[in-house]
Amino acid sequence: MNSINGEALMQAQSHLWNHTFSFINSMALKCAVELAIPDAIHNSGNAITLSELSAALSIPPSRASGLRHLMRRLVDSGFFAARRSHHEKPEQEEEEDTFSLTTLSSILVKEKSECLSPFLALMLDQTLLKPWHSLGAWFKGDEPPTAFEVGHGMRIWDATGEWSEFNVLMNEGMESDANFTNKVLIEGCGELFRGLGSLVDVGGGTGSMARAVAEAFPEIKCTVFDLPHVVETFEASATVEAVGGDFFKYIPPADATLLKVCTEYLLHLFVMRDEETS
Ligand SMILES: C[S@@+](CC[C@H](N)C(=O)[O-])C[C@H]1O[C@@H](n2cnc3c(N)ncnc32)[C@H](O)[C@@H]1O
Repeated sequence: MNSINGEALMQAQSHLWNHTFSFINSMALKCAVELAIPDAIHNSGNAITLSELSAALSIPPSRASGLRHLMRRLVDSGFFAARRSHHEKPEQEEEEDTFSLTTLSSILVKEKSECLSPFLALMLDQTLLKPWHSLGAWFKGDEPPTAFEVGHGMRIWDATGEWSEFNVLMNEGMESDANFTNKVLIEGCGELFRGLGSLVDVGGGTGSMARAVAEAFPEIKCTVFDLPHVVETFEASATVEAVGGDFFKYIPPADATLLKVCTEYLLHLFVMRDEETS
């Protein structure tokens, strides 16, 4: 023990603390989205003081200092910008921080088409965090095949079928992610779609990607293929139709197949059964 350098030990502890408490960054961001702080700043004309923000969010005075800490943390991590401003009203402190959006928080404003708040809300929801707490247990046994099942006792896509709130959270989260990447895919890789007569988006969720492809390339007949409980609320149009089913059993034929997934799902939590992937 004596041979261990004290400074190295302190650095090791600080590194450990950084990793131990890094969840606070995620949770602070989740809280900001839950409270709709990006929207409040946006609605203020992109400049809001702490007291104005407290009022806009109906935060009780007893929690005002908590809001200040939250905002400071989110300023430190680049989600908001802050500048000191003077107050003219005599009853208020002379100086107060005025907060504005940065590029990072501008993609969390709900009225914007490229808003990623629903994706963040999904990924940091307790239902998807619980499997991470089950990862150790998952490594210890051969069954069940995914950490989601260890945590919840059922498979993720059965859970979306059983739990309607989780289904909505999942569909809205994935749709916001798809809306965000649609533009890049179609504008940046448009040549992939040229010449196609038909396309099937496998596991296409609520059809955001298929609708964007059909809009950009009206000559392509697009099909969204997903589980029946996902497509049952789907609004079909002249160029996009929805088919419900299980992609392990059948995929509707088309000139091209699109499969967009979140790879982290597959790697860490929702590893498919060997017999399903073979
Ligand atoms: C990670 S989400 C991706 C959604 C969409 N492609 C996107 O990127 O926004 C995976 C989708 O696959 C669907 N899915 C999962 N298992 C399926 C199966 N066996 N057959 C058909 N669809 C399935 C889910 O309902 C979900 O909509």
